[in-house]
Amino acid sequence: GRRSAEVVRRGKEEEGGEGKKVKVEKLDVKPPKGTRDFPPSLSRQQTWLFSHFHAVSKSYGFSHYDSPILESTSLYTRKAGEEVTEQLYSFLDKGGRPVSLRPEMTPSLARMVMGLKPTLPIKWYSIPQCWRYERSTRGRRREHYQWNVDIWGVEGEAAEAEVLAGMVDLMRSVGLTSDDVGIKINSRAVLREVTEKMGIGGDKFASVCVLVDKLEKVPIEAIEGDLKDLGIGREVVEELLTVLGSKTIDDLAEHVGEESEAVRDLRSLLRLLDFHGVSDWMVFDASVVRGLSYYTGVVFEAFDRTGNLRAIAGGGRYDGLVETYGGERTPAVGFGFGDAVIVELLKDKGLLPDFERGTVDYCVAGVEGPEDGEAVRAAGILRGKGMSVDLVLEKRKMKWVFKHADRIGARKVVITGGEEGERGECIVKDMDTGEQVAVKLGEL
Ligand SMILES: Nc1ccc(Br)nc1
Repeated sequence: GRRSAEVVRRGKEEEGGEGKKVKVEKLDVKPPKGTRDFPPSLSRQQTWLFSHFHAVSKSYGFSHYDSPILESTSLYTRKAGEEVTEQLYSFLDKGGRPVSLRPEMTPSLARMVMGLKPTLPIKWYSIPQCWRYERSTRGRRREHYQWNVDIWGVEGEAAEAEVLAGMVDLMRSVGLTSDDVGIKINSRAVLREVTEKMGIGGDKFASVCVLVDKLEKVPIEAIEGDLKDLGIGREVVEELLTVLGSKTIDDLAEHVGEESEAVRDLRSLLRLLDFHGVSDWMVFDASVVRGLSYYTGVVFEAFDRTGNLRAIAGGGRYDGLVETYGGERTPAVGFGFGDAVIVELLKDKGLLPDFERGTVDYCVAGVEGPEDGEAVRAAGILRGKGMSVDLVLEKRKMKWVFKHADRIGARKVVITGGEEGERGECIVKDMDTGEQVAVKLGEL
């Protein structure tokens, strides 16, 4: 665990210390491992990014929802070997109930929709903080905020096209182009058709997808045992990889036939995406499967074309999820878009605005300090006009006031009291131009 320095200070008389040494644990000021603080500069950056998530969601007519960060662990007990269920941040509550910090939002969405039974279709979005208990050895983050966008109740690829167009609009809104980012598109129907032809049972399909997704990241030896447990030998893997290596949809059709569901889905989707004007962003990639077990159809992931970063966002169709919770089959499509990789990419591209300093419309100070009621009155007048005002709350030298105004990004400074105050006026200084004018308080 973390060692925090021990500080020794002399106990005071009243502590019966008589000079005895009293040990006080010095607080470890870092946030818990793998988590982040959001001091004002980072909070402004997060607010800026989320404002784009909210704006795109609004422009697509999506409704915001939220749910507790804490869920019953039973929501995540899928047995498909996914990272997201193997790294649960879980514990027993004081009632002995197994609970977890949500690792993803979709199960909570399923729980809510199954409970509320809203009229479908629904288009909902949220920006939840999600957690994983990552083994500290890899030093990866244990929390992130993830914009979730989902459409439930729509069978056709128009739903996939809609959420993909929204993802592209988000990228455009923060200054990225299709030269910076691509979105790999595929359908799990490819894997389903090929494994069915090979006689691999449908009940193993979800686990096969998770393993094939891992195959993209680790050498086959690392998961050969798991594949064998599913009855998948090396020769079957080789055949799978041949199909997943298809470079175009036409190549894919060579392997699985023009009438394949995957080929039909993908052709229809790419046609719709062309109408959305986002074809330049799309890259067919038959090897994309994504790591969540519950995807059943089209899957996709946004990537930076330099290849330096991990996936920016990912999602797909998951018509079978509600059934795994004992409900009816329900068409559903959605994606998750994390708050970390996108920021790294924007930094690399020089597109991340500077949030080091905040902004405020006015800094107001009275020569005599807050006792100078005029300063308080001036602040009230300005706030009444919808201005943001930082009121200096102690008696300070004017030199300090102007330094403070610069530090907090004030556009203008109002000084009350002094000679001008005698005449019922105050000084207003424009911090940008340096221009100073005397103004009657009532005319602020
Ligand atoms: N699922 C998940 C949760 C938290 C982080 Br950081 N990454 C992925």
